[in-house]
Amino acid sequence: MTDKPKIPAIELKQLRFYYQAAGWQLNLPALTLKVGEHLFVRGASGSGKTTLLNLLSGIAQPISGELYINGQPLHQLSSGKRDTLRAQQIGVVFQQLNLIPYLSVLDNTLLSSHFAGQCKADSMPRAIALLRRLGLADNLHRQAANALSVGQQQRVAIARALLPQPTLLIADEPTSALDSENRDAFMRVMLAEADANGCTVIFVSHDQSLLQYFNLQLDMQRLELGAQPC
Ligand SMILES: Nc1ncnc2c1ncn2[C@@H]1O[C@H](COP(=O)(O)OP(=O)(O)OP(=O)(O)O)[C@@H](O)[C@H]1O
Repeated sequence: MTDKPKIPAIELKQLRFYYQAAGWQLNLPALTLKVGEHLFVRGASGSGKTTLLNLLSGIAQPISGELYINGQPLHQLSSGKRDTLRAQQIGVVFQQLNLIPYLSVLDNTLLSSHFAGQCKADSMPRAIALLRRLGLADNLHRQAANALSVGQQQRVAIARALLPQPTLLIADEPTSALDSENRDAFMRVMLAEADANGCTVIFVSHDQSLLQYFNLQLDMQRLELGAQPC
C-alpha cells in the first residue's frame, strides 16, 4: 500500500498579477512549499516581495494562474471567503504593522484569536506568555500600542500573528527596527512557535544575516527557489 501524497502548504502555478497604474507585473511560474518549511524571500526594493505576500495571504487577487493554500484554491474564493481563510489559518505581519493605536498591547495581540473564533479565556495566558518571551514585560501589556517604540510594536505584531497558531505565517520585514539582540530573540521565538505548530513560514527581509534561519530562499529578481544550506 502506498502513502497518500501530502497536500503542500502552498502551491502556485503560472500566477500573474498586474498593477495597471504603475504598468508593473509579477509573473511567478511555480512555487511549492511543504508543510513546516521556512522560506526567506529577498530582492531589491520594488522587486515585488510585498506583492507576493499580498497574493499569498489573499489580500491581492491574481489576474490568472492558480494558488492553493493547504489545498484550498485561493484564486477561486470570494473576497469574504479569503478573509475567513486568512483569519483562521494565516498569521500576517504587515510592513506597516496595522496595530490599533489606542488599544492596549494585550488587546492588540488578542485580536487575531478573536477573529479566528477562539475563546478569550484560553487565548489570554498564551498571549501573555508570548509577549513575555518576545521581551515585552508585563508593565507594557496595558499600554496603548502607540506608546511603544517601533521595535516593540513589531514584537506585538508577531505575537498577534502567532497567537491563533496559524498553519501559515507571512511576515514582511518584521525585524527592521530591532537591535541585533532583540532580532535574534525574535527569530528564535518565531521559529520555535512555528515548528511547535507545524506552521509554514514565509519571511521577507533585506537583512541577509537572517538567511541562516531558513532552509529555502526565493530571489525575486531571478524568481528561483533555492535550498539554503543550514
Ligand atoms: N498600490 C500600488 N499601486 C500601484 N503600483 C504599486 C502598488 N504597490 C506597489 N506597486 C508597484 O509594484 C512594484 C512592486 O512593489 P512591492 O511593494 O511589491 O515591492 P517590494 O519588493 O516589496 O519593495 P520594498 O522592498 O521597497 O518593500 C513596484 O514597482 C511598485 O511601484
